[in-house]
This record gives sequence, C-alpha cells and structure tokens, in this order.
Amino acid sequence: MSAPPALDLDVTLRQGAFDLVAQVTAGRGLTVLFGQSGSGKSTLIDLVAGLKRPDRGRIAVDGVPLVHTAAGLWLPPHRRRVGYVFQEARLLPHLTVRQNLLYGRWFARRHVTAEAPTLDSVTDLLGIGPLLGRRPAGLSGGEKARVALGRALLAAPRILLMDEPLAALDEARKAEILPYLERLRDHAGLPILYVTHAVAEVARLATTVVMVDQGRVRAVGAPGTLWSRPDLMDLTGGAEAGSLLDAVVGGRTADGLFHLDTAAGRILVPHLPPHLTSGARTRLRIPARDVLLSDRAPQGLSALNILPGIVADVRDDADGSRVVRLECVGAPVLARVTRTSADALSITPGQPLWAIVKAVALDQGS
Ligand SMILES: Nc1ncnc2c1ncn2[C@@H]1O[C@H](COP(=O)(O)OP(=O)(O)OP(=O)(O)O)[C@@H](O)[C@H]1O
Repeated sequence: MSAPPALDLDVTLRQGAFDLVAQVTAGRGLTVLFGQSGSGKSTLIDLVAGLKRPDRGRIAVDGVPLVHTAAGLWLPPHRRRVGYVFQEARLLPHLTVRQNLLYGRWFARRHVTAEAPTLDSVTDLLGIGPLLGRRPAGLSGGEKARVALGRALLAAPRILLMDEPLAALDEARKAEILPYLERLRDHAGLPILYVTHAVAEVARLATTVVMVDQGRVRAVGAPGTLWSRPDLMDLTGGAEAGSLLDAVVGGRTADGLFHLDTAAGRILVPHLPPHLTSGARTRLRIPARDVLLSDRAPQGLSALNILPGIVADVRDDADGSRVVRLECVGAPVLARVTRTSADALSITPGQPLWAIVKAVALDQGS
C-alpha cells in the first residue's frame, strides 16, 4: 500500500462574506500556499492547526484524521501534534533559550519516540547552540525565529505550519534564515505547509505550490510548471512574472563564467553566491520582460544565454504586451514582448524561435 499523503484536506468554510472551498493534497517536502492578500491562505493553515473549524469536510495528516465533520470528529489543537510557527517568535521572555526549547518538548512528552528530534539534533540543525543560555530579549530577529522553529520541532509534530515566517525580518535576517529552512525541508523528514507572498521564497524553498485565489485552489504543482503558465500570471507576478528553472551548478568556462544546467539548456552567469558550489541544486528566475525573441539563431550578440524553443502559447496581457511561452527542449521559458514585436515575428504556436535571456536572478544565500 502506498503511503498516505502528508496532508489531505477537503473543506468548506464560510466566514463573514468570505467563502472557502478547498481541496489540497500535499506530499512531503515544503508546500507553499501562495496567493493574494485575503485569498484564504492563513485560513487554510488555521484549519489544519485547529484554530478554525470547517463547516464541512475532512483533514488528515500522514493518514491520521484530524477533522471529519460527517463522522463528528474534531480534534482540538493540542491533540493534533501540529507545529505552528508564527511571524513573530512568541518566545517566553523569562525563560532562557534552552528552557524555551524544552518547553516545546514538555508538550510532546507523551508521544516522544526514538525518532523524535532531540535538543542536540535541533540545536545542531538550527545552529543555536551558542544561544542556549541567553534570554529572548537579547536575541536578533533571525535568532528568535530559529529558536521558535526549534521549539516547534521539539514538540515532535507530524507537520510544521509556517505563516509568513520571514515577513517581519529585514533582507539580511531573511538571508540568514533561508539556509536553515532548506536544511529543515531536506533533513527533518517533516512535511511543511508554508504561507508566503514572496516569489524569492517560492524559488528558494518550495517543493510544491498551491495557488490560492479568492477562497479556491486555482492550481497545484511544481514551481517551474506553475510559473510558466501564462493563465496564472495574474497570480505569479503580473509585470514581475517570469520562469523558475531548476538548475544544477556545473563547472566554469575558460573565461571564468559559471555553468548552470537546466532542462531548457545551459545558462552561463558571471557570479554565483558562495554556497552554490559545483553539483549544488538551485532554482533560477528569468523575468519574462528580460527575454527577447528572435526568429533566427542570433549571431554576433553579446548576450550569453540563447535558448532555442518552440512557441507553445501566445496571449495578450492586460498591460498591452504579449506573453509568449516557449518550450525550450525540456522546460518552458516565458517572454513578454510588445505587440508590435510579436506582430513583426508573426508569433504563432508551433513556430521555432530563439529566446535571448538578458538577465537571470539567483536568490542569494548565505
Ligand atoms: N474571523 C473572521 N470572520 C470573518 N471574516 C474573516 C475572518 N477571518 C478571516 N476573514 C476573511 O477571510 C478572508 C481570508 O482571510 P485569510 O487571512 O485566510 O487570507 P490570507 O490569504 O491569509 O491573507 P493575507 O495574505 O493578507 O494574510 C479575508 O477576506 C478575511 O477578511
């Protein structure tokens, strides 16, 4: 028998004028709930945590039912074994970091198994050993966030819920936390449901994305797939929209450029953040407005990255431009061009074109 999904949710809820009808099945790894303000992301998290009750439906985590309205089942929050990390750390100010961490463990005392994380393993994973004797008031925002994460992990949850955990931090603190979130995703063996508005966090962290729109789930899939769908551009970023490509860091060219191998072809970049060494996996963003199109193989251009492809979709965008989805070998690349340029190339599905990539964004890590 195959393992049950990490999260299986099928609920309806009416709160005030807002109507939520959602079905979400998430596997392991980190699932991002992405959508505009007021679309229902926090409500979904609160339903899993038990802070809200659905009018109808069921929620199960790792095959364990938490809610099943038809069967009269509703587990209260403290019996769900769900770890919730809020935007603000909510540490207990009179306790040291060690005592705050063990406070999380105290709640889990009845279900701590041999596999449950220990104080040492969590301290190592999050790099908070040097903070153990300190009190929250003296910690930076990033340090507090890591302690709050540690406390949630020590409660041995079945799933970790994170509602915009980085929103209150400045860019430097965000960059400090992101590598720990990656380690958590890759090594803690715990499904994570993560709310964010930030495409940079999706690019860096998401295994799967659930697009939430006005109380409905509009699409579910890998970030690269969803960010290349022109029909989702109203949610994926409008003018800022672009493709997300999975990449593996390769070697360097004779003149010092770094290779990034993607399914769409090899991309060359002049710089890489230091944590991206050969063999590392990353995701790069190619803004659609930074892609030019040509109907013949460009010659004598200074651009480094030219990807051949076939037009899969072309549509008008609200701002008067045209968005073209090009299938480049094994991955799609979006280009935003003016209608005049699109007409000059008479772009139609099936046509071969070359994408000239002017800029590639790599999210900086530590
Ligand atoms: N207790 C409540 N009573 C009535 N309406 C509510 C209640 N809680 C939330 N809402 C409404 O439900 C909708 C969804 O809210 P929710 O907080 O889930 O959105 P969100 O996608 O998380 O938004 P944001 O990104 O701004 O945090 C909003 O229109 C909100 O005003």
